[in-house]
Amino acid sequence: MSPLAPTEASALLATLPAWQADLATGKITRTFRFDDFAQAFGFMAEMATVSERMNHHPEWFNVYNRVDVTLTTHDAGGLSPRDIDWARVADQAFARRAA
Ligand SMILES: C[C@H](O)[C@H](O)[C@H]1CNC2=NC(N)=NC(=O)C2=N1
Repeated sequence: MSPLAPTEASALLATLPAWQADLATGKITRTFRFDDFAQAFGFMAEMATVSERMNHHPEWFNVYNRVDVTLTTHDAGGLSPRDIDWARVADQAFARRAA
């Protein structure tokens, strides 16, 4: 899988304003905050299933109500459409859980 070209990556990232991009390393990050650990872990369980379905897996760190997510495509050596897709699904899952 080849990484996104910088102009394409920038255009797609503009649609994910909650994510911080480091185009030099080809990674995007976002911190999700929940009411408590149960909510945070429920989100992780949902996104674990999504990850298996997409065959695309996050680097993430959880403490209590916080989930820090980093996305990159190891096989591409940078950002790929799979990172963008995963981030979008995560944003939707978070928005639904916060609603
Ligand atoms: C063998 C397997 O399909 C690959 O290693 C997949 C699994 N999940 C993955 N997840 C991420 N984030 N990057 C990858 O390159 C990747 N590759």
